[in-house]
Amino acid sequence: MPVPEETEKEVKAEKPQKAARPKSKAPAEEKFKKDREETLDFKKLARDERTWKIIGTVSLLISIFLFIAFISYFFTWKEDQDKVLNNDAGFLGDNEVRVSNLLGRLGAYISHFFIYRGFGIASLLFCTFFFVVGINLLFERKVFSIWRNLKYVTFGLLIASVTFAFISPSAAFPFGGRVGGMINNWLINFLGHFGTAALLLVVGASYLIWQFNPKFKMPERKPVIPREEIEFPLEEELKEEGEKRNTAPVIVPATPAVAATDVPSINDMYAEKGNSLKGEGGLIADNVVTDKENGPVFEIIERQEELELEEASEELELEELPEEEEMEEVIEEEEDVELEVESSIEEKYSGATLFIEQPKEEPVAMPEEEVVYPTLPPKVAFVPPPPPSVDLPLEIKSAEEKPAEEKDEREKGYADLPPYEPTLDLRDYKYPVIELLETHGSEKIVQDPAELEANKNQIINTLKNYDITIQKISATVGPTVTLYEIVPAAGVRISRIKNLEDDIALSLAALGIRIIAPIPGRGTIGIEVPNVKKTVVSMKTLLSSEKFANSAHSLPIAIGKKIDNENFIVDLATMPHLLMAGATGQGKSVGLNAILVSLLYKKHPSQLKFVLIDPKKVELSVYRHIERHFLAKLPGEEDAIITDTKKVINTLNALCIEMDNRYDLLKEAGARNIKEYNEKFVKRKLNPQKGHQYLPFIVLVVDEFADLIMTAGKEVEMPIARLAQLARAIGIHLIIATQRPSVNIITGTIKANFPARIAFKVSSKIDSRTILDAGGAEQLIGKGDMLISYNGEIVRLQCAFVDTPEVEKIVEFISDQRGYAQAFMLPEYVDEKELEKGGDFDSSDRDPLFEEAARLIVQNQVGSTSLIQRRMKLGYNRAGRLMDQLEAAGVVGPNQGSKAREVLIKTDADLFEYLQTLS
Ligand SMILES: Nc1ncnc2c1ncn2[C@@H]1O[C@H](COP(=O)(O)OP(=O)(O)OP(=O)(O)O)[C@@H](O)[C@H]1O
Repeated sequence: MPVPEETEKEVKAEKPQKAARPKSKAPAEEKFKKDREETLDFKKLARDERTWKIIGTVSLLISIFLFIAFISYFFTWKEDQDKVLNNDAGFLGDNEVRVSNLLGRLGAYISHFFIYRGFGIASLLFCTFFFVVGINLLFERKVFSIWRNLKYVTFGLLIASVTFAFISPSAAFPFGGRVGGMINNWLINFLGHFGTAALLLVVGASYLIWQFNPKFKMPERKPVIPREEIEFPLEEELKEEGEKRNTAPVIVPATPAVAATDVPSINDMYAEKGNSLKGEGGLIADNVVTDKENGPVFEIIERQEELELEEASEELELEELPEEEEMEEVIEEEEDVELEVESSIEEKYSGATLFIEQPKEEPVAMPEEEVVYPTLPPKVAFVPPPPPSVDLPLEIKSAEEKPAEEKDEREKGYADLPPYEPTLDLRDYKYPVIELLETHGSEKIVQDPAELEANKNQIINTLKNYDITIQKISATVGPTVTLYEIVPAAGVRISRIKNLEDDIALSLAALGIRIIAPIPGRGTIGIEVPNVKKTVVSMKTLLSSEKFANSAHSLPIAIGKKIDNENFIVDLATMPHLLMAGATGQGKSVGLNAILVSLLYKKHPSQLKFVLIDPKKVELSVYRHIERHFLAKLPGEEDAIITDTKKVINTLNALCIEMDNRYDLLKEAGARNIKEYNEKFVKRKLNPQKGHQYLPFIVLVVDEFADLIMTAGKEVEMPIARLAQLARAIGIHLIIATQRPSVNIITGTIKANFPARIAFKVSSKIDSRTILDAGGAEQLIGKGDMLISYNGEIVRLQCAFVDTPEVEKIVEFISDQRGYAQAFMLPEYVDEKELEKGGDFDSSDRDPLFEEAARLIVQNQVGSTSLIQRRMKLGYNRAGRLMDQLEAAGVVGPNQGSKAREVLIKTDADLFEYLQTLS
């Protein structure tokens, strides 16, 4: 039988090995020995995560075992107690003994030991301890604080056992256990019954106060304190407790440059600082270590969140001023572009009747009510609807003259009404509650001293390789990355480090290293190194922070946490638009949700509307349920979330019309921005009968901008650019996200109008430059790690995480409440190009308002569809049709894109003549 080829080869291959065996005896033994050593390496075993997982599992099981045994003891102690007491230690080994405890003899013995001989009912606390240890080890992170739990358990065991023993002195069941009983007896002997009760009460109350810090207030009216003032006690408290840890860097005596090897080890530093690095409750000391032997100083900084308040108010002050200046500019620009049309004439004549009289040679004396243009036959006269009287000549009222008008209104009693309250439309509306959000993992920043030490050494050694010596190194541990700040030794040029950026990153050999040389305003060089254990920043933490709760921003958005763990909460209204880019799967959608959710938590449906554009169709669809509360859409559209490109173009143009209309309203009201306008409206200074209304903010969100540009190009870019340039003052803000941050998508026009930009991880440095005008976004590590360019500086943030089920819960919470009858309606828009396709019009087809529209256009000498729409209070469709007919009739010239059409007839008289010929 032939041997199969493979078997043959194996046989051949084995032979030389066998032959060589005696020769290689020694090495084989060595190898064997080494293997054995490895198996006995306890250190390695202790470092192996599997070991800890096993210990975690055992600990969890112990906790469950104890719990069942204890609970069972409560019911079976009577039967089992004698058996345990009689046999004591031998009880466990005595197989004859039958017990009732669910966990058998062991259960009975252990629960007897803990409850009877130990701490009574309080022994249940032991279960929590093992549970906490087990969970932490199993999940490999600090889900619960073991140290804090240990404190609770110790304190609880003592207090609870004594209290139970005190209140049940003669009970047969050992409520307080033997330990509780002993302490209780001693206390009663020492303090008497009353003293013991008082002591227990004081201890219990102190614990509650310490834990929950309840506010005891006299029922008096609290004076209104400005926010800044509220902040002081916080800082004061911090000072008092000596816990103010995040302020100015510690001044280190000038030290000569030292070799990197002289740098003291981080462990030495712990020793010096009495192990203060292992702080509990999130307060980890900033371990400033003075230079023992003139060595560089390593400092670990974790900043307090509470101090955000102070910065928030500074932020406010800084932001408000530029905003107003910008607003002025915008209004001026808009006034240049916009029609310089009087505001009052048209209103007076809306509804006027057109009379055409026979020609007369001489100018005639006019009756008071009539305005007559007598120059040429025939005359065109407008008779205003009664009762208002019209003075000749007609005057254009400016915004300054408004008070007189307002006074009239006041006389009519309108202004005497109480201030308008926009939220009354939906007075029962409840803002989403914080419980709808979840905490994702432990919010505690995990600091691994060994990791810090290793990174520090690696940085120092790497720099040393390039002959760069340093004076001081400090670390700030953030949720995703740790920032190592380096002060180079005197004489080291920063440009040198900057040039070595890539080499240093390579030498540190970790993904996501970013070098900031120098950190603006700090005079240090920053190296951001990703943490091994990253912390998820939950949206819940941000939204429940005081900074967010007290924020006075118009549109507060909580984006994430900075490296120093400060919550990054900004005002979208001052941004005023936001561009987001990042490769797929890096956290854009989560980021968009975080922004939308922040706004939903802070705004009433009457104050805010979203226009949601989602070409991907699935990302924003969850919000469709809040259509009647928070969404805006085009009239006649079924779906409020826009997915179709054609509809996107119409919506964007409708927003442009809304913008124009709003500017008109602002102009008439003499307000410079939406805030001023709404304030006036609320104070009843603007009459709704004249078209005034409370203006909600509109936030336009585009989830995949690249897709739109690819399919519609300029048609999308133009309205977006126009909105971005002009819409900030009238409360329309844009958030645009894109996966492909290339220059043909994020064009110069777009970029120029989006000063605030967010970059999630991108695939190349070029993309990063396209978004931020700087590199760095390609070095990010994904999962919400982001850079935001805001107010001229680039900040690294960990984006807040909000999961889709959380968003669904919030949306459901809102949609379950009473909403408006329909979504907020945007003005109607019809593509003028499509109307043009209509061609000539038959005179019989002419719109009944054709002549009125012609007169309006000729009087104003502006060929604009939106003018017809506004003045004649028509929908955009009809206004567009009218404009088309006017063009066909030769009253106006062809469409000139964003510019108004040329008006071919210059005077009313010419128009009249012309109309005569037409008919
Ligand atoms: N801030 C965050 N914190 C933690 N994990 C995050 C965060 N943001 C995103 N992730 C993780 O990254 C995944 C992808 O995020 P997301 O869906 O937002 O990406 P994307 O950029 O919108 O992708 P695409 O462009 O393909 O829609 C999420 O499912 C989540 O697991």
